[in-house]
Amino acid sequence: MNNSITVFGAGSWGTALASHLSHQGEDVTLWCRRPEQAKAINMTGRNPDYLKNIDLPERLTATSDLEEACSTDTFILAVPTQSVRSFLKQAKPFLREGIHLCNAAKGLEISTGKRISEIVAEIIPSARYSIISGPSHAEEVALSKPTAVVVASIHEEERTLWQNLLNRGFFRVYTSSDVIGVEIGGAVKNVIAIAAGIASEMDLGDNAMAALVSRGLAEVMRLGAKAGAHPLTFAGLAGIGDLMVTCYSSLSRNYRLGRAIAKGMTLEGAQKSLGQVAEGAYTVRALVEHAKELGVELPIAEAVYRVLYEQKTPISLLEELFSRCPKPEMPPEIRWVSK
Ligand SMILES: NC(=O)C1=CN([C@@H]2O[C@H](COP(=O)(O)OP(=O)(O)OC[C@H]3O[C@@H](n4cnc5c(N)ncnc54)[C@H](OP(=O)(O)O)[C@@H]3O)[C@@H](O)[C@H]2O)C=CC1
Ligand SMILES: O=C(CO)COP(=O)(O)O
Repeated sequence: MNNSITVFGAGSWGTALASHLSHQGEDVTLWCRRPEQAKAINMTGRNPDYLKNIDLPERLTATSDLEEACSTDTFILAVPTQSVRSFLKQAKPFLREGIHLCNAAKGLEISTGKRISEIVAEIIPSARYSIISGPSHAEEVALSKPTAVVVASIHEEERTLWQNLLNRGFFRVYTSSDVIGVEIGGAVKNVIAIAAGIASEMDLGDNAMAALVSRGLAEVMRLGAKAGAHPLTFAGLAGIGDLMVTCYSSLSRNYRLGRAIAKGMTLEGAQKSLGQVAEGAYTVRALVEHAKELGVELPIAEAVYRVLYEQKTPISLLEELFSRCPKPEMPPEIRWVSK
C-alpha cells in the first residue's frame, strides 16, 4: 500500500524519518520552514543543513508551503518541543479532522510543564496521536544501521498503522499503549545525558557514569509513577534504551552540550556551536520550574539546571549530590513489598 505522509520539520530527525519512509516506497513530503531549504532539497537531493552527506530518495519532495504540506491526513511531527504549540496553531487551519499524527519530538514544554500529547490534545483535539521514541540517532537511521524503536498510542489501530508504515529493513518498531511512559522516558533522558556529558568531561570514571544512568533512570521512574506511566516501560526502548544511547554516545547533542559546559563554555555558546537542538537544556527548565506541580524530587535534573542556569560549578553539585541523606534505592511508589 502506498501512503501519502508529510513530515513536519526538516532537521536531522525529520529528514531521517522522511528518508526512511520514502525508501520504503511511501510518498513523502518534507515540510521545511525555510523556502530556500526546500528548494535545495528538491534540486540537489540533499538537505543542505542537516545530515548533509546523505542522498535522499528521489521520490521524497520538500515544500515550505504549509497549506500544501497539510493536504494529507498522515503526519510525523518533528519540530523541537518548544515550537510544537506555535507550529500546530499555524498548521491547524489547514488540517482535516481526525488526522493521524505521530510525534517524534522528545521534551516537555517550559511554560506549562506539559507533554506533547497534552499540547496536541489542546490544539487539535480530533488528532489521533502516537509517539515514536527509543534509541535512534538520526545519523544512524539515515545510514540504515540497525535500530529498534517503540510507537505508543492509546488507539490500537494507530499503533498498527505506524508499525506497518515504519517497520521495514533494519528499522524495527515495537508498540506500546503507554503514551505517558514513552513521552516521559524520551524527555527526561535528555537531561540526564547532559549530566553524562559533564561527568565524562570531568573524567569521573565508569562507576560514576553507571551510577548516573541508574539514578537518572530512578528520576525518570519517579516522575513516570506520579504521572501514571507503566513502570515496565522504563525497562524498555523508551527508558533504559534511550538513556543508554544518549548518555554513552558522542552522537548525542545533549551529551555533547554537557561536555561543552564542563569545558567552561556558556550555555549560549555551547548551543550555538552545536547548531542543533539539545532538548534537555529546555526540558530541565520545565522539570525544575514545575517541580511543585510535578510533586517529585529530581536531584540530578536540579543539579543540571543549576549548572546551566545558575552558573554553579559541576564539582560543587557533585559534592551536594553525594552529601544527600542516605535512602532506599527505590522510592515507595515503585518499591515492591517483600514477603
Ligand atoms: N536527531 C536525532 O537523532 C533525534 C531527534 N529527536 C527529537 O526530534 C526533535 C527534532 O530534533 P532534530 O530534528 O534532531 O533537530 P534539529 O536541530 O536537527 O532540527 C530542528 C528542526 O526544527 C526546525 N524548527 C526550529 N524551530 C522551529 C519552529 N519554530 N517551527 C517550525 N520548525 C522549527 C528547524 O528549522 P530551521 O533549520 O529552519 O531552524 C529544523 O528543521 C527533537 O525533539 C529531538 O529531541 C528524536 C530522536 C532522534
Ligand atoms: O533522542 C536521540 C536518540 O534517541 C537523540 O539524542 P540527542 O538529541 O541528544 O542527539
